[in-house]
Amino acid sequence: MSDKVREKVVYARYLVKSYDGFEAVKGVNMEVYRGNCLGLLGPNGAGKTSIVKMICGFSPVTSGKLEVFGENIMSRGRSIKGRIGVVPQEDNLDQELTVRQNLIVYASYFRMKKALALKRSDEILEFMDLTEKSREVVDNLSGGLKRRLTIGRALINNPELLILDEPTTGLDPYARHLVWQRLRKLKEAGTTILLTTHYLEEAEQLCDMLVVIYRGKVLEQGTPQELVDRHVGQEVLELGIASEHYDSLLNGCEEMVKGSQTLGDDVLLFTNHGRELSRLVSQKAAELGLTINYRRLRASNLEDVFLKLTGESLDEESSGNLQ
Ligand SMILES: Nc1ncnc2c1ncn2[C@@H]1O[C@H](COP(=O)(O)OP(=O)(O)OP(=O)(O)O)[C@@H](O)[C@H]1O
Repeated sequence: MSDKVREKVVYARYLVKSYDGFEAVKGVNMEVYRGNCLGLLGPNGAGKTSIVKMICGFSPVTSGKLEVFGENIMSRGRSIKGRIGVVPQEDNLDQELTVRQNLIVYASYFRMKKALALKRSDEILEFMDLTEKSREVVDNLSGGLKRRLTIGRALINNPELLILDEPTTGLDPYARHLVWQRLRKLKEAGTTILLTTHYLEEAEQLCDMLVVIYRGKVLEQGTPQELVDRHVGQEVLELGIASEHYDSLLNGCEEMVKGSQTLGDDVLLFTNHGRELSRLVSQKAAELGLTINYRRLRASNLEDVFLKLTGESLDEESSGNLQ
């Protein structure tokens, strides 16, 4: 790969963030390469926002090294800020202004000339599919439209690096897909993207690279496929069977099982040999006179990776220790 493709837009080493002695980020090493979309994946409270705020220059680094475009964010923050676009977790649009006015006012923070600000605003309105809403007051917009405007606003300075903190949290599936489409287009056009998310589908749909953050630390990093291959294999055999029978049921099949995880009354068996494992398990159950209450063979996904790594689900509703 050429040096240009591997250029590190963000480079963090032993990055720490403390709030009054509480370490929210505990020595994170990560890099974002130019043209890539990197996802910081982790549950609420993992430390994602704290990392992102340091990268944006909004929050001082407690210790460690943090470079953006090869420059120290603490000493060169001003020039770096002009090259990034930021979409915060909470929409902070001016509710009383119209959609178009929000863009124009934001352009003035970058000291953009009026004519250029108007031109950029129109381009963004079109790109984000907001032209018809340009005269609408923001307060009257749906959550999905507000989110699109917040993303559009972050594009006003044509940023090389776009940073989005949970870009689709709270959006319905339609609005979420529209945002994903636009982010894909930006990536195709060469924008480097760093986003935080706890949605696995979002991570799978958009990210070339993932950094799994858990309790302030990097648990794992790699492409979505690498993480799946490394930790869970291609398939998951879900079995509903009393936990005291696991050992006898799996006796002799150990080499086919990459790992297992209990989930409520079920056990998930991670494997690259799903059909064969399922057949052997049935055979064994019949021999031992055991009843399997539930059985499903399915493709593995990032949720399984997260579950295997932490014993917890990323899904908010079911989060908590499942062991
Ligand atoms: N300003 C602050 N002062 C004190 N503690 C904070 C502050 N900001 C964050 N924290 C704490 O740091 C930890 C990490 O929070 P952070 O917001 O970075 O996590 P997150 O992964 O982005 O989660 P979320 O998705 O909920 O924003 C949490 O325990 C949080 O309560």
